[in-house]
Amino acid sequence: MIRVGLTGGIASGKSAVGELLRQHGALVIDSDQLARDVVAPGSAGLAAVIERFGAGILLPDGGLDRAALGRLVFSDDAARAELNAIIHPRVRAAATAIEAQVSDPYAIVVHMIPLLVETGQQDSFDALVVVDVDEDTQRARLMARNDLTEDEAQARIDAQVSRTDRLRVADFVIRNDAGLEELAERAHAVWHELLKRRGQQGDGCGC
Ligand SMILES: CC(C)(COP(=O)(O)OP(=O)(O)OC[C@H]1O[C@@H](n2cnc3c(N)ncnc32)[C@H](O)[C@@H]1O)[C@@H](O)C(=O)NCCC(=O)NCCS
Ligand SMILES: Nc1ncnc2c1ncn2[C@@H]1O[C@H](COP(=O)(O)OP(=O)(O)OP(=O)(O)O)[C@@H](O)[C@H]1O
Repeated sequence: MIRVGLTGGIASGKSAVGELLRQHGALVIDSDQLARDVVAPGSAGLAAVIERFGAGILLPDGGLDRAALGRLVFSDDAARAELNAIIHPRVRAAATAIEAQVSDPYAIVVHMIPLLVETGQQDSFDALVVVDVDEDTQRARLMARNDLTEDEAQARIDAQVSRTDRLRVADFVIRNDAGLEELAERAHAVWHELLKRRGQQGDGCGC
């Protein structure tokens, strides 16, 4: 098994790359999804969020109002740090538990972690893949996807490390400045490199 870290700035295209690698055969563990799971209705994580941020952060159906919490924590560094302290340990524990179930010795396990560099995990993997995009494209995609103003999008970009800091620790960089077809070609090329690292090139590629 090899363990791969996949990161990139907000709206850089991590999920798109994660899906492409999954289609090639990777087992992808998505921290954003785990961060949703650990605050599911009835969870201890949600109880901790309510204790800190109040029941006003809930939707009428009892679920977390993610848009409201996002507005709050991306305009308040201290609040964001408190939310991180609630969510991150639970996400790590969940990711570890999933990985512990992997029995295939040839598995390529991709941990998709937005804040991989911010949380100092750059030395925890056999290979690090960074999805990189210029900031203007990133901001435009983020504004369109999340229906944010330019200032709101910029605040989310500024809540993360710089491109330079991420690129510094990358083993492989996937540029996502063109279309989705180019992205698929670039992800495919990196998949081949990961197969080489695993020492089983050709095995499991099927393409
Ligand atoms: C603030 C929340 C409720 C907003 O939810 P929303 O559904 O709008 O966004 P989503 O969770 O899909 O995250 C989208 C992207 O935002 C960025 N992001 C999320 N949380 C953070 C954070 N604490 N700091 C910096 N960037 C962040 C990441 O690039 C992530 O991929 C949510 O992001 C959250 O709970 N964040 C804290 C936990 C966390 O750090 N998650 C990231 C992976 S563990
Ligand atoms: N090459 C591309 N061309 C056009 N749009 C793209 C491209 N790659 C990604 N997108 C779009 O940009 C947005 C961000 O992509 P994606 O959700 O994969 O990023 P992400 O890094 O996973 O985001 P987050 O950090 O918020 O989880 C999405 O709306 C996606 O459809």
